[in-house]
Amino acid sequence: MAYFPRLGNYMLRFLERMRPSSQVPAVRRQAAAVNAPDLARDRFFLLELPDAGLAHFTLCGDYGEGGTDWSALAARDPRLEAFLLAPGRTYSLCVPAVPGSGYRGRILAARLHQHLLQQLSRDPFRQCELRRLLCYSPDSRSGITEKGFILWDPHDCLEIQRALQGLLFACETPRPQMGMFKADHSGLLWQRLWELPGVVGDKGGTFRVVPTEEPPLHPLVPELPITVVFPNLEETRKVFEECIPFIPEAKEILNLVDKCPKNLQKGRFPVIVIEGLDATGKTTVTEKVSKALRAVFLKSPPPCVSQWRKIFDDEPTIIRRAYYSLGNYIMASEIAKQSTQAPVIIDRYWHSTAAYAIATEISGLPHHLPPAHHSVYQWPQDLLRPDIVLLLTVNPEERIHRILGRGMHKTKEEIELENNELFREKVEISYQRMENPSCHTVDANPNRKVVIATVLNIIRKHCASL
Ligand SMILES: Nc1ncnc2c1ncn2[C@@H]1O[C@H](COP(=O)(O)OP(=O)(O)O)[C@@H](O)[C@H]1O
Ligand SMILES: Nc1ccn([C@@H]2O[C@H](COP(=O)(O)OP(=O)(O)O)[C@@H](O)[C@H]2O)c(=O)n1
Repeated sequence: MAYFPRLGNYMLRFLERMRPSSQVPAVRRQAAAVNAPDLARDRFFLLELPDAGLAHFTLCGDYGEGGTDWSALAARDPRLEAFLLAPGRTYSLCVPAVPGSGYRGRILAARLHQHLLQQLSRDPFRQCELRRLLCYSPDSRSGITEKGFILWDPHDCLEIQRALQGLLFACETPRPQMGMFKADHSGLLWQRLWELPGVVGDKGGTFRVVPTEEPPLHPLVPELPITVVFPNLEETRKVFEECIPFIPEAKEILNLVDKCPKNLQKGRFPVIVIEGLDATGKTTVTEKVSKALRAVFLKSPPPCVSQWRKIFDDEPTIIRRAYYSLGNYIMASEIAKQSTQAPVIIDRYWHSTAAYAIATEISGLPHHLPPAHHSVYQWPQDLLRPDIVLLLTVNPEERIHRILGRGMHKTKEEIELENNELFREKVEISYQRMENPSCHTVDANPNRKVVIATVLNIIRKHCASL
């Protein structure tokens, strides 16, 4: 996610010149081969570059410490150097995870991360460039990742340093960890951790920045089921329970969930879901098709929870996703009831919740998404299944044309979609990887009449009773 595209042309041109072909540069391969890092802590980092590429590095040994064969580690990743040593000053900030603190710890860390993002988007930081940083363990099974930022101040202002110090002082412990990057006389890259004056237990230290190989799986993939694509109602519930102390509306939603009957069964009429990116024509199709089939039309999130949508849209992803997941479970009881009387057509359901969550969380290029058949693409065992899901697709130009024609309020994600074709691609790939049920893709570029006829045709073929 490009928070601020202002680093812009200078950096992109520089990276373009420096970037090797798609192969891993020889120096990086060498680094990985010799890389048995004498790490103070076993921490690796992932930095999102301006071109959506991902650079990985680790921190190695104390500056001046004897015994390390630096020549063996004299590897360079020009992309990292270009970014971390751009003229001015570059800082890193990381929100620490509290191991063993479960959803509560994750939610508190996510809220602190969001708070920092909001602060760093204001004055005096507006003149800086902000990018996402992820700290992870090379043993991806450990599942403890920490989120943070790289902040580039092109003017190296004292005001920025002071403001950062103030920001850290104002945080409760465990405080975000902060570092500054610099090059030594031979051009090697170092990170110095900040010690806050007068703060007991704050450890400083200087570490060599060593590029590492990209791991086979994006480090956030293993923890998707506990951060954004919750596998069942029980897990989603746990997230929401932790929110009650600071979002009272979470309790109201849980009360609605508790009122829903358990072990829901679908009625004898078919249940049809229409999915797709914003402005692909879902509303147009669902309205017309429900008339043609005399079906009941439902939209998720359901009206009984949509009054609180804005509150949860403004929360960090873990909370926002739990909200949409619970919305699906609440809607399932309405689907069960209505499908005893008539066919049911639904504008968005589980596939939207999962596909948007995956695409938002997984940074980088589409090949960083979880591989096909991953558990995050499976329908939750305890959520009422539809008979058929249709995925409307339109080409990017036509979609933008339709969005502009509509000119309505857009969610943050929708604005992101307009700005970021890459994100759009990742949502669509995630939709297409969904399983049990998978999506029937419909080309929704033609005019309304043609699209509606195609959709009706597919539904009638699939649902014999219609
Ligand atoms: N097949 C189509 N051809 C041209 N315009 C369309 C078509 N389907 C929908 N539209 C228009 O595109 C805009 C977005 O459609 P809408 O049904 O609201 O999409 P969604 O519900 O997926 O966001 C609306 O202005 C709608 O009238
Ligand atoms: N079942 C659902 C429905 C919506 N959503 C979220 O809601 C957003 C779009 O909802 P919307 O009602 O504005 O959709 P459109 O009618 O604009 O296509 C997406 O960004 C999804 O993240 C979800 O996650 N799960």
